[in-house]
Amino acid sequence: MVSKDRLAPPKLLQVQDIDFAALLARPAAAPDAQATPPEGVARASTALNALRRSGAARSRALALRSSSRASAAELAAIGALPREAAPDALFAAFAAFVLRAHRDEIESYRALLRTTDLRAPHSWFPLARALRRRLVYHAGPTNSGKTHAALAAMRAARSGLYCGPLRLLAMEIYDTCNAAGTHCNLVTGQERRELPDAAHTSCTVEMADLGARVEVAVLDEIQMIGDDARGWAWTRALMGVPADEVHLCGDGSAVELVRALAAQMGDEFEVRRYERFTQLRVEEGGLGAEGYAGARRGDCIVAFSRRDIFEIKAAVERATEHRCCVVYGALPPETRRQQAQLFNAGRDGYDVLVASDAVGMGLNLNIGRIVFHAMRKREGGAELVPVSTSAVKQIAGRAGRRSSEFAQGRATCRDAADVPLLRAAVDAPLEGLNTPKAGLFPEFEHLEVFAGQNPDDSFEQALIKFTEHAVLDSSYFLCKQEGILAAARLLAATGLSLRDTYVFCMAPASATDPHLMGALLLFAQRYAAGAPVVLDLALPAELPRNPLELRRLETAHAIVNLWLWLSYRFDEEAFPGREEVQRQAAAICDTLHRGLEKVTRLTKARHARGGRDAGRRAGRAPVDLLLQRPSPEHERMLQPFEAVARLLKEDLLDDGAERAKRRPAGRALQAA
Ligand SMILES: Nc1ncnc2c1ncn2[C@@H]1O[C@H](COP(=O)(O)OP(=O)(O)OP(=O)(O)O)[C@@H](O)[C@H]1O
Repeated sequence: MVSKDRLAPPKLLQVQDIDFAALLARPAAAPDAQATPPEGVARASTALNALRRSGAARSRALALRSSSRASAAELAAIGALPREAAPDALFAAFAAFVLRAHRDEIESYRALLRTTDLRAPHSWFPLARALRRRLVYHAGPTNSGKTHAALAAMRAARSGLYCGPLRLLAMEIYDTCNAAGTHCNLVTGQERRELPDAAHTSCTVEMADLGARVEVAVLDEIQMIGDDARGWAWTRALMGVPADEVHLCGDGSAVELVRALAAQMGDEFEVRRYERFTQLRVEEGGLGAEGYAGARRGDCIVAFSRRDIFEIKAAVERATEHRCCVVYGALPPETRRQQAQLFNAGRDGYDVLVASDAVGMGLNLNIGRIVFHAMRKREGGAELVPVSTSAVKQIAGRAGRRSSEFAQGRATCRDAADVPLLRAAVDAPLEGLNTPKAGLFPEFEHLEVFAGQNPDDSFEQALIKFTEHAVLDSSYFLCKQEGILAAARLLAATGLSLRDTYVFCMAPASATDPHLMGALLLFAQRYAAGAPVVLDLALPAELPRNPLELRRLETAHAIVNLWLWLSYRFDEEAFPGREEVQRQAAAICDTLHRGLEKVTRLTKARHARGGRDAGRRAGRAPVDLLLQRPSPEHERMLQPFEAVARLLKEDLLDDGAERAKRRPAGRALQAA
């Protein structure tokens, strides 16, 4: 990014690469490094270097017109000034010199600045700017009725658009609208369901169609505009949706930010505040000595790793009569919904839920009590950090939902020692939360123009340089791009065009999953070679019996998902057979759902054989995941991607080892 550093202190200056005397005599001559300049000119030259290094010279010089001139006498006078006064006085002369000697570079730098100028993102959306829009911000805690109110406005309108943060939520709204008689389409990255007469659409926020005028749009979880990685999608939808009314739902942390953006956009702005329907009670003692043997109907136990989730599920199922449904991020949304429905119905004893923080959003659940397994989680595989106040509020707030059978919501922790942390988060006023900035990410067109000025750069280099030069207003930040850069590095040798590379890099493939990255690379290579990209997965006939087999199915689903996402962005010849792949996706979800039930049955059966001993040790009993291996049939499923995945994994491990080696030195440096 262009910095506005202060002038460097004069004592740091050492380069005198401009001979000012020669410059005055022969303006276009090359500098003579050997000449010894007179004292006044040397001072002027030093000041010039200070300007050059400060970056201020660059931007201020560019702002001056090429007609600005200084005479030799003026410059000599400037050179004689005391050191502190020289920089300001030198600008006009310096500008004249720079503009004369570096005209071409300045022109291309000007063009580059224009390309990377992201200071007025609202001007990228002329259709929305042509409307006089009204923004209504529904601000309140979880379970306060804000989404209900916004959706009522959308359904009452002749046309509408719902933009949600998850596929799961988009599907939920699609179903509710159609069930209530409002015909509604569904558009997500991986699927399109279109009804011929529908004037309403439910979509994931990245997919919002900014070219289609609607009466009312709803933008859910608006505080995610400040999300490190995805915030740009909320900014884009907020600024670009061509609707008469835009309803924003979320906690109140982004009210002031949106108010400021509304003023920039010339939109009307209104805030409606909401209170929680039912009070949330914190249970002080935690689960006590009984541990998970004390789990009860309507409990949702929240843990922050997949391993913990399966251990807790097994512990509860061994120690009690209950059966556990699970909800976590790696499960496909369809499976999460199936699990949620099973839990809500409480059928066959499935009345306890074990979930990750994915439970905080998007599901209407019949939860009486939230139990936090821990109040700290690992961020990016690193150290344990406390779960954020807003996440605790959002998760705990799921208990006692208005439409559920539990009028009073409760929250507690497994360990009593963690309860003060929970209480502090629950009691923290929402007003204390602040979303200060909105995310931005360059559109392809920005990068295309930029890359055109640097034709020898790879996509990765272009993106890095763009980021360095991007100029943003203080209300915005540039979203993280580690995943995109990792994909760009991976695909560098495929020979794809810039546009195709951009599309492949934006595809939903986690950089930390070697199978998924392997699949991305294989798809890209096949596409670049002009061969049809067919999906080659042999799904096993048998149901998964343990968490490792479930994991392989989750990975298979993520690969299918990736393929479907790409298939909507390239033509059918390149990605043939979408219907069959969609059938495979549905089959995997179904197998996962039934597999989870099978895992439960096996746990219960093993426990019945082993006797009822688990009550006392339920809180600690581990599931030995390492002893469980995937069957050969489940092993075979990912075979087409296995070799690439292994290579990538070695690469990732090497990187990890390198990072680990560097870490102590990094710490020492920080301490110093
Ligand atoms: N006026 C109402 N009449 C009937 N049910 C309502 C009403 N308002 C809200 N509800 C129900 O209460 C529950 C919570 O409402 P809603 O989802 O709108 O809350 P929210 O504040 O948006 O919470 P979250 O952010 O967790 O979704 C939902 O099941 C919703 O259907």
